[in-house]
Amino acid sequence: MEGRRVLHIPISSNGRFFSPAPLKKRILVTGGAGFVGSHLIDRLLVKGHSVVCLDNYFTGRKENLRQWQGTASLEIIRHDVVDPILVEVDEIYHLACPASPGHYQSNAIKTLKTSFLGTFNMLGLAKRVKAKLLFSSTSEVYGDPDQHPQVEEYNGNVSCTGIRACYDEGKRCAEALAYSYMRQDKVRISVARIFNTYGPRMRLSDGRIVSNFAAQALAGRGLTIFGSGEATRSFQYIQDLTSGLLRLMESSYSSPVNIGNPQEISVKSFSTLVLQLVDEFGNIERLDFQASVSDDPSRRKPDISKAREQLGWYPMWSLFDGLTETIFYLRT
Ligand SMILES: O=c1ccn([C@@H]2O[C@H](COP(=O)(O)OP(=O)(O)O[C@H]3OC[C@@H](O)[C@H](O)[C@H]3O)[C@@H](O)[C@H]2O)c(=O)[nH]1
Repeated sequence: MEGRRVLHIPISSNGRFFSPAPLKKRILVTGGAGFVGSHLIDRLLVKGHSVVCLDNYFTGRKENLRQWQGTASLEIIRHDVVDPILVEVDEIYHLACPASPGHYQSNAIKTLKTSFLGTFNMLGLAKRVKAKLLFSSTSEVYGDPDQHPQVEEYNGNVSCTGIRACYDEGKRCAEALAYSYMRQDKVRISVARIFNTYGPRMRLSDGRIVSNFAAQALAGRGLTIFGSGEATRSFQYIQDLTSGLLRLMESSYSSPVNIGNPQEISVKSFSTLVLQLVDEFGNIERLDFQASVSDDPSRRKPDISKAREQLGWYPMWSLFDGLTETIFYLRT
């Protein structure tokens, strides 16, 4: 026997060969130059995968991926997902869509097209190349929730005529598409319902509360509070989100999963925290109360039991630590 190489090929019960799981996958990330997409690509490339990034640069930025310039395993394509594209991949993280209310409302029809046509094209691609697709849905599918905290079974309190409908109804329709492709065409899917997320690479002009308050405090201006400041949100740090997305893609669990940090805080308390971190000398004329924005959900907090049970995932970053990192990034 010496000198002879024995090849062990595992055979399944139905007589077919198992090929060993490929360590290196080819992965498509739509919206890959954006805030969430670029952090996810960092982690996929570090794991040794090969990544194709699609972005139309509406809110994404080339600088977010500058650290990978010249890396052979990253291919960046300027492309809008409302148009079909064919790429051979094993997995698709479909993230493309503006997420800040200001951005998605600025061209509501385009936002709806992105949700519907973009997801339709990506599901068609997943079907054709037999890739698994993870769809980035949102806590906004729960609308202005009358059930608190929000569990995945809750069907939401959403207005199909309000100014947020382009986003929340668009995402709901995209979820419906995903589950139709799963039932009808056996496409493997995951759906992440992502709650408010913040971190480095958010743009100062993003328009959401974290970057707005940080930018205002850093510039010594009062923090703009829309309405009474009693509305609540639950903020998760970007690294926690990307960990959740990676785990969800690995799992075979196909029902929607909330990915968020259940630590709930009011807008007013959040402003106090930002001021503590930025304004050591108490120089800022503190708060600048403004009219409330239409359709603004009054509270939001994820129930993350599913993520814990199905993925073994839970957030690791405290709001204090995550905000410290984010403010350091925005300051520099
Ligand atoms: O300057 C500001 C910005 C925001 N706010 C308030 O802060 C709260 C959070 O607002 P943001 O704009 O940051 O985010 P929203 O929760 O409204 O929407 C977000 O929800 C979840 C994600 O899927 C989306 O990225 C985004 O739509 C709201 O009550 C809003 O009125 C202020 O009081 N002042």
